[in-house]
Amino acid sequence: MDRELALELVRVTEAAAIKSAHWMGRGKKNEADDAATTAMRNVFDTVSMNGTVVIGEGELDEAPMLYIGENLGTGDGPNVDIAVDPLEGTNIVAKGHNNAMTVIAAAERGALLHAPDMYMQKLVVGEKAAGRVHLDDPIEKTIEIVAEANNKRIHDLTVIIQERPRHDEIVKRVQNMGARVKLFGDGDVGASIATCLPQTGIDIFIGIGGAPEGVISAAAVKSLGGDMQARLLPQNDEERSRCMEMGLDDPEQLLTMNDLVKSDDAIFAATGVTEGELLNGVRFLGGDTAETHSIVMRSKTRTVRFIQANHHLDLKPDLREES
Ligand SMILES: O=P(O)(O)OC[C@H]1O[C@](O)(COP(=O)(O)O)[C@@H](O)[C@@H]1O
Repeated sequence: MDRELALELVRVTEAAAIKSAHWMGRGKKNEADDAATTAMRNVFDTVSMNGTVVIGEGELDEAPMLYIGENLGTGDGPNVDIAVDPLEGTNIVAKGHNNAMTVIAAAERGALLHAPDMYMQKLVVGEKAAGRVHLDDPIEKTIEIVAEANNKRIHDLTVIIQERPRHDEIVKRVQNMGARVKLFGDGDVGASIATCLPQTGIDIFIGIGGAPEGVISAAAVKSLGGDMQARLLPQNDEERSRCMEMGLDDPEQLLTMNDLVKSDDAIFAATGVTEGELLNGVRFLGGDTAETHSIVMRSKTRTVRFIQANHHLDLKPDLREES
């Protein structure tokens, strides 16, 4: 894939972030999501690529845009599969909490797992523990392995877990081991990425979250040299047959990093919507200007770029708040 595509994708996440940030703290998660989706779709139209959505806002009959199978881009560039989460953390934006982002992953055609919108069990660790953990190991064993790999005492090890009743037992087991638990409300893409950035102090991500978010996270984790394993959790026969339609003969098979993202050439881009640990949120600075903070990375070179941009909304009226 062209390296220029990485920067083009940041233009897409920036536009979505600015539009959804206008909805921060207004208690309207659907409006925030729609604003991000529409902005993403509009900017994608200007990108030189022949893209196809493989993870998006739903099937054709469920979503008016960024639906699975939709073609994106001008059609005259590289053939790429696109996975989008126009707003990762719709509730976060509605409530004005931290860590909402707009996110995209892209890879050569056929390289991203076509994950249906269902739950997925996930385990993510950073580079030092990569190749040493297994999703089916008891959490106690994983903690010991990662503590050794990251050269930390178990007491200093931090496991990040989404605050949901389904995770109550694993939280207790981590705490009983003497390790630390960091609970988060929403946004498991950012939480997964945190394991790969030593400055966050996060060592392990474990738990059940959305499958689409899992594939997008995998593109980022691969670019950062970390490791991820996952398993889809179909709840009924209908969900099982959806997995099979999407090409998975065994819906409950263990998915390794290379099953989630087959290619060594994947791009991940994200822009902060609300303030966060990884990225600052959109800041409206007055005078019709907005500041954005984004991250973009490519698994081929493993270059990670943080991009701060100032936008003159008088020159980009599409990104202004609708009145
Ligand atoms: O809220 P649930 O059903 O536990 O789902 C977990 C999923 O929800 C999120 O926290 C937020 O998703 P939305 O942005 O779609 O609301 C994801 O990061 C996570 O994968």
